[in-house]
Amino acid sequence: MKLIKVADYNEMSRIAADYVIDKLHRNPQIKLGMATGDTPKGLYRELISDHVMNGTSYKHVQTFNLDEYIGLSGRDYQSYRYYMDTRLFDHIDIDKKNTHLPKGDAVDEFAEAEAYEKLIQDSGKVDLQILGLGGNGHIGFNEPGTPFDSTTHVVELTLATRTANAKFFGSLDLVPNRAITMGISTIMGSEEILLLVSGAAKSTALSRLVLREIDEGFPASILKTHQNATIIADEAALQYLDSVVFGSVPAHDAIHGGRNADIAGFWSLDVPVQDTI
Ligand SMILES: O=P(O)(O)OC[C@H]1O[C@](O)(CO)[C@@H](O)[C@@H]1O
Repeated sequence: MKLIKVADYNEMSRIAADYVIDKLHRNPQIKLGMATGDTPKGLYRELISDHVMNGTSYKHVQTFNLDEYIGLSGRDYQSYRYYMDTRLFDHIDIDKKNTHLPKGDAVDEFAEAEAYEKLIQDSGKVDLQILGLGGNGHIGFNEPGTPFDSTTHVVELTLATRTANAKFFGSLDLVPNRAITMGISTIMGSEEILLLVSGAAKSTALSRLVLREIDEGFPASILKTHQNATIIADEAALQYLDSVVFGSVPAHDAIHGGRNADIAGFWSLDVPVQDTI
């Protein structure tokens, strides 16, 4: 796993956008896994700006979002479909038919979860999965305790996650209790993973991810076993880890080492891939 340290949210968003655009130029038919929440908003702004300024095309791109709230239709402005349309898809030349999210208003949510997993598997691997990190270690809506071998499923959201997401709804009471989410095994099936982490509120979670053991009580810990996972984290998110991880390696290795030497000026560090859990 590669850990790239950047100054702040804006820099994280720019570097993440460069990363995605580079992959897209290499593979115009790329299958992107998309996340929602606050974290990727800046990334999506940067992608739109690049599309407008440089004409990067999404005509042949397919997207698969991680999750959707149960009970919300795509027209509901709190739905993740609405979020993706208004924050990205409506502003680039992507074919909406190629943008996929679970249907939150499906009559049978369990059948919908199964159908969504099949859609992902039938399309082949997601090439690059973008992730945010929940304060309790959730990825997608996979809450602590979710089996690592889970596929797309219906989940009861924890109070911690509903409380964290109340900021989007105005009140905790309005936050749905359930969602459909890609499972952990679905996420881990992606060719490559890009985890974005910003802000002091995520620093405990990020240090637990990097330093502590892999366990289902902290879903994001599984990312340490992925062969091609990168974290881009800002200084605030790295405040606990900084001294422990970056402080413990020679500056030269930390700044210019590893596979990431081409992103000059940003600290990067290879965290060994772990293969035992
Ligand atoms: O980016 P935020 O708003 O901090 O949320 C972190 C994660 O939690 C979620 O909102 C819920 O899954 C994700 O969409 C996001 O990646």
